[in-house]
Amino acid sequence: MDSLAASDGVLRPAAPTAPPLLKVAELRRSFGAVRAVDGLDLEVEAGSITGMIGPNGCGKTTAVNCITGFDRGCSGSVELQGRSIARRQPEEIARGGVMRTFQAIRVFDGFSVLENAAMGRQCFDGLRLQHPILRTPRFRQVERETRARAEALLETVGLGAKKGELAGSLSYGQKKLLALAGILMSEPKIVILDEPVAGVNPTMVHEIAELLRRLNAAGTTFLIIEHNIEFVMALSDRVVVMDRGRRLASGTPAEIQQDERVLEAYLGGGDGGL
Ligand SMILES: Nc1ncnc2c1ncn2[C@@H]1O[C@H](COP(=O)(O)OP(=O)(O)OP(=O)(O)O)[C@@H](O)[C@H]1O
Repeated sequence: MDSLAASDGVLRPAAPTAPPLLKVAELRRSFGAVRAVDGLDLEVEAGSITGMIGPNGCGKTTAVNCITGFDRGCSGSVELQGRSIARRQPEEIARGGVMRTFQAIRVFDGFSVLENAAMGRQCFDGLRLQHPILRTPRFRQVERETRARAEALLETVGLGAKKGELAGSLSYGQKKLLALAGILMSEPKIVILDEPVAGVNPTMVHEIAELLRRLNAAGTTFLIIEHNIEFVMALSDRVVVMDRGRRLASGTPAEIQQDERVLEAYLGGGDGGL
């Protein structure tokens, strides 16, 4: 057993270290001859912002699909707080506290901004069918709580004034914020963002960065997959670089920016500079 000598010279057992919030090991997924994910190892510490970057087609989205259960044809281990969630159903993984966004925004244009946000909470789990049908006091209480939380989250993401408008009237960047508010409804342990600022104007990129910083300071852990290197480097505590389905490097943003292998993967692959 590891032991520590304290300043008084007495040897005591080392405090047990908590497992990473999310731990992925030897993750693999092939499509025919294409090894999209080829033995990926990845760790995300609780309370951190972890960035994941890598050239086009290196397997980032496939890895996220495997982690979140949207692709169940993967092998390898995925653990949340030390417990296996590998190859579970996506709903089960979401209920366990792993929430994600998608590259293609998923909001319902024909519903209001508030209704969209409120849909993010799986609040009626555990309520038997008679509750919504009869609008029982229990159901109405859950409904009130859901509305209050949705309103608070819309304020947080800067959409409070738009809660009564149709989601279809929002700009592209605002829809991304709405999707984020929706997934925060269930108080996830970790939020995985797949390209949160792709196609977003520079002002909104700055606003999203500030928002993610605030949410992180309030306790939300993020794994961010993004091509905007500047955005990732400015926000992340640690950065994981993927190349050809594997982890090429991981470290602080400063370490990654100096890493010869990373520069080669980007510059050599013609994917733009770091
Ligand atoms: N459903 C699929 N069927 C066949 N091949 C696929 C499928 N999904 C992904 N691939 C292939 O797997 C590889 C990894 O793709 P993936 O989308 O995970 O990469 P990525 O790093 O997210 O790319 P980008 O940064 O461009 O979004 C690519 O070669 C891609 O063409």
